[in-house]
This record gives sequence, structure tokens and C-alpha cells, in this order.
Amino acid sequence: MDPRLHDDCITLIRSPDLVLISNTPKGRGVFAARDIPGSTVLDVCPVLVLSAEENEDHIKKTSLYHYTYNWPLPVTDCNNRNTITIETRQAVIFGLGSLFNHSSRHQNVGWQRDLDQLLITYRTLRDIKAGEELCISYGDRLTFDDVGTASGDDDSSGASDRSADGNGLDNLARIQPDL
Ligand SMILES: C[S@@+](CC[C@H](N)C(=O)[O-])C[C@H]1O[C@@H](n2cnc3c(N)ncnc32)[C@H](O)[C@@H]1O
Repeated sequence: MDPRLHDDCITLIRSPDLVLISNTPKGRGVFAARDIPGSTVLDVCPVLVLSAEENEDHIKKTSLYHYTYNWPLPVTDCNNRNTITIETRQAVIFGLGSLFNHSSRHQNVGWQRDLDQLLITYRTLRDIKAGEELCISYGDRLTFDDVGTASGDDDSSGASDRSADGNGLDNLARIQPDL
């Protein structure tokens, strides 16, 4: 039977035009091997949402701590079952989502959570030239020194890619501890 006929079938997409480069100033990074048009889906990544205990007792003590994303989880109040609150959990992202580096002003990739299907979709925010690094925003509270800032790449005189903000993508990456 064709698995695509299942109601709960999720189509996974990964752009073939990406390469992983080691030993950049940011560690490994994802780069464009060819020109890529704006709004191209680069990767659809399944996520694993962690319990608060798993995060506190285990993940925080490992290098995986630097790879997890905030994940808003709707939780039903056990006293009043009509009340749903949002808890911020941490999630492990399977796929390239864990390997995009951060840029404060020149992010060219946006991402969007699918809370129901436990997925994140990454898309280009503009046309990308071959050889460009593909970067997301991790938000304002970084746990490392931003080499873009140190090198002047991210100063405000540079051409900002923020024009793509407001395109409906959740472009505010929140990698812990930026809760
Ligand atoms: C989610 S990982 C990204 C992949 C990582 N570069 C690797 O080699 O596995 C996040 C880590 O990448 C590095 N990183 C990402 N963006 C950076 C930046 N703008 N400046 C310096 N380091 C960065 C930091 O070490 C950060 O903790």
C-alpha cells in the first residue's frame, strides 16, 4: 500500500542544494551549494519534546544543551480541565535544524513550528547565492560569543535581511536558556 495514502503521512523534504562545512568560525555550518530561490523549503525536521525533568536532570549536563529549541506545549490544568496553559519545554530537532548557525542581523532562513505534528519547517527568507551560509536567529540571549558581531559582519551598517520578517514564519529561534 502506498504509505502516502495514510491520513497521518507527513511528507519530509530536504533540499539537495545544501552542504555541511566543518571548521568554520562557528563550528560546523550549513551552506548553499547552488543558488536557492526565496521561500524554498530547506528541511522538514521531526522534533522530540523533552519533559522538564529530562531537560533539568540530563540534557542540561550534556553538549546537547546547546542544540535544543524552546517548544510551547499546551497543557490541561489538572484542577480545571477547561484551562489550557502553555508550558515552555525543550525539544531536540532531528535533521539540519540542529546545525543552522545563528546570525543576529543576516539570518536568511526562517522556521515555523507545527505543534500538532511535532515538526519544524525551515525556509529561505530570500534568494540565496551559492556559497552563502544559511543562518537562523537564536534570539537575543546567546550562550556564546557571536563571531558575526565580533567580526563586524552583523553591524547595523550591513545590509539587513530583516525585510523578510513578518512573512508568517516564526523567525525568533529560542535556543535555551532564552525562555
Ligand atoms: C545548534 S549548534 C549549531 C551547529 C554547530 N556550529 C556545530 O558545529 O554543531 C549551536 C552552536 O553553534 C555555535 N554557533 C552558532 N552560531 C554562532 C555564532 N553566530 N557565533 C559563534 N558560534 C556560533 C555555538 O557554539 C552554538 O552553541
